[in-house]
Amino acid sequence: MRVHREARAHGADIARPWNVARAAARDLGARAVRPPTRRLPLEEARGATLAEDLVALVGVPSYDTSAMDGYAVAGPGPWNVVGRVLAGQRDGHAALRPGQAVEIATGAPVPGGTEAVLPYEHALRRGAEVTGEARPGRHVRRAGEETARGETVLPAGTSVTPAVLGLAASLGHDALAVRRPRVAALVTGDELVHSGLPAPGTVRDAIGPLLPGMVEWAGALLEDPRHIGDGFGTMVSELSRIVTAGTVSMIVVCGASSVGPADHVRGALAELGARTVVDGVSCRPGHPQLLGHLGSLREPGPLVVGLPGNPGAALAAAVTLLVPALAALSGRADPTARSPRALPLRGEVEPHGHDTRLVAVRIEDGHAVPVGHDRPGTLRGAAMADALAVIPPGWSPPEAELVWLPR
Ligand SMILES: Nc1nc2c(c(=O)[nH]1)N[C@H]1C(S)=C(S)[C@@H](COP(=O)(O)OP(=O)(O)OC[C@H]3O[C@@H](n4cnc5c(N)ncnc54)[C@H](O)[C@@H]3O)O[C@H]1N2
Ligand code: MOO
Repeated sequence: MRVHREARAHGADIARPWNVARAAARDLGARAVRPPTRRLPLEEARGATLAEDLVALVGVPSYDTSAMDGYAVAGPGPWNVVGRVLAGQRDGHAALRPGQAVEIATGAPVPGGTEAVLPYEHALRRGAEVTGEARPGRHVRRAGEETARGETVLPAGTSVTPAVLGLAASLGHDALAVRRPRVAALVTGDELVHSGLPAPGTVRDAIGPLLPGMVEWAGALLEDPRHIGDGFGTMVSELSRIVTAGTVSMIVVCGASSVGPADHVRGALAELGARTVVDGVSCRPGHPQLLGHLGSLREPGPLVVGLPGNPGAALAAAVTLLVPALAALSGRADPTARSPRALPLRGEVEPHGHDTRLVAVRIEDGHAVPVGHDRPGTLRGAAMADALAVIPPGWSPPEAELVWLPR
């Protein structure tokens, strides 16, 4: 680590190209010690990632049922109405013989022998007799017709969304086998305040509020961030405490990533024996970000991500290293890399001589349109943006790769 500092002091650039750094983050996340698979009740599983394929424990529907309110009929009409079946009725009606019908509710089990359901709107009822045009098979949903029992409906790696939870319930599940890494964060800076108007010389912490959503987007859970001052000793002891507790798969350190007298991340990680995988990324904003890990080369973990203190730079670093590494740890696809992967850029953007520019853009009519306000010290551009457009050195317009942001 000291070597790195000296290398920097003498102007040597050890920063990785942006795309190489992002690939390294994914690779490390995939190789790192996985968080354990846990079986969580449905109500606690939202936001996690399926650790196993989701299999139908029952078919959908699970019994032959009516898709309409009306009459279940057997054979050709007219039909003699011999009863009524409502939804939730567990003791099914006796099988129908040709010429018989029962009044039936949507979702109720159809009696054996039912050939069709005649909706009320198409039925003419006179006393116990009903007539109408019933086409064979109409409005009867057969057991397993949508999903067969035992069918795999979702692969491991799927994000547990509200729809997944509803589906899991309808397939008979009470709990799901999921993975959800836990993440600890240290937000550093003597100048930071966490509420109200910042007095001169103080700054409102903008990264603490940004972090939980970024972490959850990658399928993980952030423990309450710790706010610490700029001391080296405090950083070492806080990092040791987190490592010793052994509950997290990743530690995020915000600020203290540069080369000033209070920028202790590298020194503190060296003190703990951490290995550095990425030390600086050739991108703007987000240059001083870093990625490393504790544990061995064979079994890396927990991972450590250093985010620059400038909030816009912290967000750029989060989509470069933090989210790709964490999504890989969760076992899900990297949400920053969803489709479309690239779009034509509309507007003037000049590539930088040797760094990749990350430009806040909004997607309009299939084009990436810069929104401005995306300098390192602000989140104003990112707050308006759908994605960051990746503009490497030597880029030629119009097609630009996109790094998506959570919306
Ligand atoms: N001599 C050099 N100085 C700097 C370099 C460099 O290469 N050589 N890099 C610059 C770049 S680029 C960035 S980015 C910053 C990174 O700084 P640190 O990660 O060390 O963070 P701090 O120095 O603590 O803070 C920088 C800046 O951001 C504000 N800040 C910090 N934390 C927060 C927070 N949680 N919420 C809002 N704002 C925060 C802090 O007040 C400073 O204004 O270093 C450059 N310097
Ligand atoms: O790149 Mo710094 O990360 O400009 O703010």
